Amino acid sequence: MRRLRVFDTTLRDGEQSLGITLNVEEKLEIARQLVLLGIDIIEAGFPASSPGDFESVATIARQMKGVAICGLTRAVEQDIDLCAQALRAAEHPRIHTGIGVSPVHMAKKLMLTPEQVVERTAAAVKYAKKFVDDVEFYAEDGFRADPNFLVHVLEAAIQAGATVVNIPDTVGYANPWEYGKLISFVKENVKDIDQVTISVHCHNDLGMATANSLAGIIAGAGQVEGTINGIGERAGNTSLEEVIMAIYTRRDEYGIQSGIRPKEIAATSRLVSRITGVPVPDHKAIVGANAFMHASGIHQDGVLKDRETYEIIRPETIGVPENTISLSARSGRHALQHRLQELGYDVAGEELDSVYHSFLELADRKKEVFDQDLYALMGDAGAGPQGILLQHMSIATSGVDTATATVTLDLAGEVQTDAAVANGPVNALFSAIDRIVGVPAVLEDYTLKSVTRGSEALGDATVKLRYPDGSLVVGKGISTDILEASAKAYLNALSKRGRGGEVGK
Ligand SMILES: CC(=O)SCCNC(=O)CCNC(=O)[C@H](O)C(C)(C)COP(=O)(O)OP(=O)(O)OC[C@H]1O[C@@H](n2cnc3c(N)ncnc32)[C@H](O)[C@@H]1OP(=O)(O)O
Ligand SMILES: CC(C)C(=O)C(=O)O
Repeated sequence: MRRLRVFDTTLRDGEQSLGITLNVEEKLEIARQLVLLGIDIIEAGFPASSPGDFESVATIARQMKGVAICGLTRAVEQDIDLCAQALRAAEHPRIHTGIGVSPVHMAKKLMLTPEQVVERTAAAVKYAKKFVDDVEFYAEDGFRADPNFLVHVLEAAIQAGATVVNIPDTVGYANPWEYGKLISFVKENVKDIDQVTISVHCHNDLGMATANSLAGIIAGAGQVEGTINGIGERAGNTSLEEVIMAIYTRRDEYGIQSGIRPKEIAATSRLVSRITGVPVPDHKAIVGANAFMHASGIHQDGVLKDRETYEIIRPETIGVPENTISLSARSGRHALQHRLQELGYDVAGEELDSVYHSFLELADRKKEVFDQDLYALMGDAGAGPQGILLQHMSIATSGVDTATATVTLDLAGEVQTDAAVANGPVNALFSAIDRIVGVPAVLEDYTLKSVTRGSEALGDATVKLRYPDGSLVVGKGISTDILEASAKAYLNALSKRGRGGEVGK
């Protein structure tokens, strides 16, 4: 079977999604999970873009073993210098450098002639090779390039020492049959192409990123790039979980295997969603909450008779186990720990006690605690012990458009109460918290969704705060009371930075 390398760019292209900025700790947590998932190459960031991203790449390079760590650069020496510096401690460092190759990118963005672009290609790859053996070259907007010119650029990159050549559909313009044809054309016409790996990197502007990536793989690409949950610039990237499961589910037809452990897919998806604050749509392929649910009678009847009637993937394959235990306020630590283990969480000792305490609080308000509740609970439990604690809150609404909130917070042992009036209960709540904590950030986004169904469902609130230094902090909170969930999310975001707004560890 042919081996496909899986290149994850959740921490680079995924982070280019509007509204996401990840700090070092958040990137590290995702990187650890990507290693468990079996990713071959982690693109950890763009070191030249900010000191924070430099630090993230350097930290991941230092700490992650058994996986290649990659940084992105322009075909610019200063970018490559910084990238090489950030990757210095990596076990397997890779520099990913490149330049736009389509007529519009060359003429309108770079203001370079095609020959100048070829020169910059060769120079950048040669320069990167001074620092690392493994250099990947990206031909940005390669799908919209003149194919003959693309051949010329790729030959220059290979001659200069590139080990991987990436042919992105940067703007998601390709159809699968066209993209596959382009990869075949490259394979047939680029000199020494057999000495390097061809990589595919597709965007989802027309909803075809997965199909295009698969077409490129069938045509001979040895590496696929993408992100978890398909997050990324504009309409996003190829969803790696979709490509992986397409190849896995139809492995006899594809004849391709990857080093991915499918059982880690669900946990990875949840982690990325929790940390980035980008929800996974319920109907999303593979990782959506409904992906394995059967709603209508004819389907339910079929599945009860034989799962294969309507199921092409067993949920357990991607780490969503079948549920046999019903959890309620009468359940003990063993049952909770067992279920959490089945869901991929290893909790014991004091951590189990703390989670059990939150579980009982929830179970007292709900008849049954479902898996989605537990996922939310584990996200909430991860808020960290040094957070600002909500001791008490009360809301009074007077008339249609004003509300008064009174809040009592425990700031590391210092208990303070204050109140605020605003044009709605959530605004009043956040204003009362602001009065106590002195928040230097601006509320950029607030969303509330229900975790499970029914009137007892948990409210899952996400808050995004923009700090004066431009950084964005995401906070999550859950509760059966939606106002309490909102307050918890706001406090969770605040607890990630100090009271004065300094970056927390
Ligand atoms: C398709 C992709 O996803 S590419 C990756 C996108 N990622 C990012 O942009 C990361 C975040 N970006 C940044 O932090 C900043 O844009 C930086 C640090 C990279 C550059 O910042 P600045 O130096 O202020 O330049 P700015 O972003 O305004 O403009 C980009 C410049 O790079 C040039 N450029 C763009 N791509 C490339 C490239 N691959 N190689 C060489 N030059 C390039 C542009 O032509 C422009 O040059 P000009 O200033 O001579 O007109
Ligand atoms: C930088 C490259 C790989 C990219 O993200 C794109 O072209 O979409």
